[in-house]
Amino acid sequence: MSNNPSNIPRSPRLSTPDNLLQLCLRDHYDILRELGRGTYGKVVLAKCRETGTNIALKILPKTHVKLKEFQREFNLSYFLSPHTNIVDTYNVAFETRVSFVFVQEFAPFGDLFDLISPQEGMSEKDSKTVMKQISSALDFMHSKQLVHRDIKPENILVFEKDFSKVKLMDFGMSRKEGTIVRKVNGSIPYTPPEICDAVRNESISVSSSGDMFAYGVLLFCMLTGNFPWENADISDIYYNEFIQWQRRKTTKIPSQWRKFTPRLMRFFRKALDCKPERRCEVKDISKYINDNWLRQTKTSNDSDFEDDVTDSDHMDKLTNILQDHGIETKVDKRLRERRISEWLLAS
Ligand SMILES: Nc1ncnc2c1ncn2[C@@H]1O[C@H](COP(=O)(O)OP(=O)(O)OP(=O)(O)O)[C@@H](O)[C@H]1O
Repeated sequence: MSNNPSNIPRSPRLSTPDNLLQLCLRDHYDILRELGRGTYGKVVLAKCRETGTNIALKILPKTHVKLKEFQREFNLSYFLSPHTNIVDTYNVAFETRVSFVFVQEFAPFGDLFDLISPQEGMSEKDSKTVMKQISSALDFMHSKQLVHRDIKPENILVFEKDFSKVKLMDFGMSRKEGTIVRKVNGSIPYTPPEICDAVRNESISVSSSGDMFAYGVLLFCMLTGNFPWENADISDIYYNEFIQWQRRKTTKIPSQWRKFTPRLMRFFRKALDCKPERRCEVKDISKYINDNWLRQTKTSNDSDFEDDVTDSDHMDKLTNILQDHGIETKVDKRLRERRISEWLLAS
C-alpha cells in the first residue's frame, strides 16, 4: 500500500493491488450513477477522465472488507477475465480514504435477475442461450480447481439484449476446491442441501458440486420466474416433495415441475441430487441442449406427469385433471401466492 506524498497527480492505471495507490475517486472519474449494491459494497457507472471510457467501479468499504479479501477478489477476477463469459476486470485497483476500488467493464443491460419476469420466467430459447454460456464460464473455473460459490441471476451480467453475450461476475466468495471454510451466512434457494444442513461456524469443504446445484436452481428460476423452494432443507415442503421424486420414493412429479419435459427432468434429477458426489457436472448441460425443455401443450393424460410407474392415488389424479382444465386447486393457489410474495420479497 502506498500514498502519494509528493502530490504528483498519478493515474489510476499505475495502481495495482500489489502497489495500491491512494487516490481521490473524483479526481479521476466522473461518477454517473449507481449500478447496484451488494452485502458490503456498491458498484457505480463512471467515466474515466483519462481515457473517456465508461467503466464500472466496484467500491468496497474498508470498514467491512480487509485488504487481503479485496486483493483475493481482485486477483481472482483479473485471473479469470480472459474467458469470454467472465466479466473483464482491468489491471487497475486503488484505495481511497475509506474504500478499496477496482475497475471492470460496464454491462449495459444490467444483471439477469431484472430480466426474468416474475411468475413467467424467460423463453426456452433465451434460457438455453444463457445456460450454455454460464456452463462454459463455470467449466473454465472448475478446470482451474476454482469454485464460484455464489451462482444466482444477480451475478450474471447481460451485454446483449438477445442474451447472446452474458458473463459471470462476483468472485468475492470464490475459493479453491477443497478449501475449508466456515458456514457464516444463512441459506437462499440456491444453497445446496449439504450447506443448508450445516450449523453456523461448522467447517465445510468447498466443492464444485455446490455450483452444480445452484446452476440447476438457476435454470428452474429462469424457466418459471419462481424459486423451486425457499431452502433445500427437508423441512421445506417444496424441497421435500422434490426430493421424494428425485430419490424415486414416488413417481409423481411435484406440480411446479410439470411444465418440463421428461428429458429436462432427467437433467434436474442429476443436477439437484441431494448427495453432492452423485451430481453431474455443469458441462453435462450440453447433452440436453438440443432437446425440448418445456412441454408443448397441457395433457389430460395423468401418466404424463409420472416417471414410468403408475400411481394409483385417486386424489392426485383428480388434482391433475383439475389442473388440465385450468382449475386451480386450493393447494396450488396457496403455492402460487406464496411464490409471488417470495419473489416480491427477493426483488
Ligand atoms: N460491471 C457491471 N455492469 C453493470 N452492472 C453491474 C456491474 N457490476 C455489478 N453490477 C450491478 O451491481 C450489483 C452488485 O454487484 P456485486 O454483486 O459485484 O456486488 P457485491 O457487493 O459483491 O454483491 P454480493 O452481496 O452479491 O456479493 C449487481 O447485481 C449488478 O446489478
